[in-house]
Amino acid sequence: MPKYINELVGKIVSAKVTNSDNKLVTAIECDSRKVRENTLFVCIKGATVDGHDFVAQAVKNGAAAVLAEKDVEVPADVVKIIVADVHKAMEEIVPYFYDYPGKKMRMIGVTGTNGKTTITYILRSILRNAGYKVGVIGTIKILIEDEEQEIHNTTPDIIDLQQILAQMDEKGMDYVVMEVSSHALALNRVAGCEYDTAVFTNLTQDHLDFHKTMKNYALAKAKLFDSLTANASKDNKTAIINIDDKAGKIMQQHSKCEVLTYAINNTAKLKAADIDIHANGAEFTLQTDNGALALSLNITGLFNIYNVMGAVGAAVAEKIDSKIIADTLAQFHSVPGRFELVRGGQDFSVIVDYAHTPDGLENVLKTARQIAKQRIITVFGCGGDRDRTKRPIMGEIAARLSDVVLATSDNPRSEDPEFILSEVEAGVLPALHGNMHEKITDRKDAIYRAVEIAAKDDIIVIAGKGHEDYQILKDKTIHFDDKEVALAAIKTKLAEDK
Ligand SMILES: CC(=O)N[C@H]1[C@@H](OP(=O)(O)OP(=O)(O)OC[C@H]2O[C@@H](n3ccc(=O)[nH]c3=O)[C@H](O)[C@@H]2O)O[C@H](CO)[C@@H](O)[C@@H]1O[C@H](C)C(=O)N[C@@H](C)C(=O)N[C@H](CCC(=O)O)C(=O)O
Ligand SMILES: Nc1ncnc2c1ncn2[C@@H]1O[C@H](COP(=O)(O)OP(=O)(O)OP(=O)(O)O)[C@@H](O)[C@H]1O
Ligand SMILES: N[C@H](CCC[C@H](N)C(=O)O)C(=O)O
Ligand SMILES: [Mg+2]
Repeated sequence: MPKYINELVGKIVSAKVTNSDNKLVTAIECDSRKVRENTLFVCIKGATVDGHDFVAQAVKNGAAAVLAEKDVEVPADVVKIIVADVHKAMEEIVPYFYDYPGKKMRMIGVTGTNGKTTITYILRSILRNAGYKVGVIGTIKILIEDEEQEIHNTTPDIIDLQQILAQMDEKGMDYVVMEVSSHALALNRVAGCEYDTAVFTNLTQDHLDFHKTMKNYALAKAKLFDSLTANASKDNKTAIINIDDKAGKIMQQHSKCEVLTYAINNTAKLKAADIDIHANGAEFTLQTDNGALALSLNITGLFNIYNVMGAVGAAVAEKIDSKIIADTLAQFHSVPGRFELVRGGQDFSVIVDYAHTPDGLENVLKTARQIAKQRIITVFGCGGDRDRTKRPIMGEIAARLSDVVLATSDNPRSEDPEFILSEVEAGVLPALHGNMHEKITDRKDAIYRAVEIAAKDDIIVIAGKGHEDYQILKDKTIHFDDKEVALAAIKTKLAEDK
């Protein structure tokens, strides 16, 4: 993996080099805090700070060379490489530096607003049961077989991603199953990866703070499907597309390869029929060109039928035996923080879920309604420094589909939690139909309140944070885990009831 500076510079289409010295580079970093001896430091102008301002720190930490867009001051023994566009230069050198690991393993990319994490977890189970070694990259964590590593973005930046892929290749992974976020596609964090199979789940409102319009958001997702043919060095490319979603057509138009469509309502190559959804799971028949496959699931909700079809589609494209697929699904129980039951011996249900988009919340609450015997009590909020326009929409959905709405905080980040809640309530208040609503800014208090008012057979849905074990506040990040808090609240209630 170490490369000489001249080799790296040779990969950049146009670069001006000063203090030229053909040193050996052993790492590339764009965070000055991670720079060590013999590192090439890349200066990136970010949304909050400018990496060009951290050259001195990078040099102090041992940078051998600096790649920048602006002239920066470096000592005479540090090579300076000036380019017009550092992002483009990184695309040219970073995958090369790591010897293109994203072209060596079979790569499955999953994109769409909701369902990515769920699909990657289902696929991991199927592929492992088929005897393959599998790496996973996505929202919850990085998995290299059973080894876990922390992750900071759903799809890491180009340097972290290539470094993780190199590790996966070195550790003998046959497959990498990864979530490919729209941010990653728009910012080309995935440059140098060659996907063999790509899955499109759905496109509904989110991230308009970043993409501005739904059209831009769709076109970012479509880049994954464009990439299935561009410069392909491996064959057998397949696009797995949810054709019930209207953006499915766009993804299909961008796929110049074999397309395997899936649907419940439209004609598709994989079609779900005879669907039976219940509290503990679901059953359905998957109709394919090669016959029907009866599937029994331990995960519930119509949305999970779609997720299962997306995962099965990718497994079929990868020629996995249908018995292995069906057997795996019969054993697959849950994804952390996705419609996860909290069991503390109480006589009502508590579900922790990661719904943080209008469509996610609507799907989860409709599923809860399908299995509810009594009331639905919803605890939810909306993230700070994220798409503001989804706040009233989610408020309206919560008020329409719940009996009790407890609006609370979900990672307010740099924003005022009260202001976020006022935007949420703008949707909640007009949609109340005699049902109960409270605004409880502190999430712990909101969860305790939900548990306090819950009666036998009620369902509490705690939405938005799923697997997260933190709450991001203006000045600090604190430990916060919905499941932990709910369990403690249940324990308190049971003790008081004795
Ligand atoms: C909008 C966005 O994507 N921002 C990403 C971007 O941050 P930024 O532009 O604010 O960077 P910055 O903090 O200004 O720093 C600029 C540069 O200075 C460097 N720096 C900074 C400080 C220092 O001391 N030294 C130093 O060198 C930084 O390493 C960086 O290279 O670059 C960072 C480093 O790669 C990312 O972590 C950060 O993601 C932030 C955390 C984020 O919240 N991103 C979200 C919106 C995101 O990408 N989400 C998607 C989708 C999620 C989904 O729906 O599934 C995801 O893939 O996670
Ligand atoms: N196919 C689906 N359609 C609509 N909503 C879904 C679907 N699958 C899951 N959800 C809802 O979205 C939430 C997030 O699911 P999941 O983590 O699988 O999605 P994701 O695409 O990985 O999300 P993120 O963009 O945050 O990484 C779930 O907790 C559930 O509420
Ligand atoms: N990947 C999503 C996760 C949102 C999770 C929610 N808890 C929030 O913080 O808004 C995002 O970064 O927008
Ligand atoms: Mg995810």
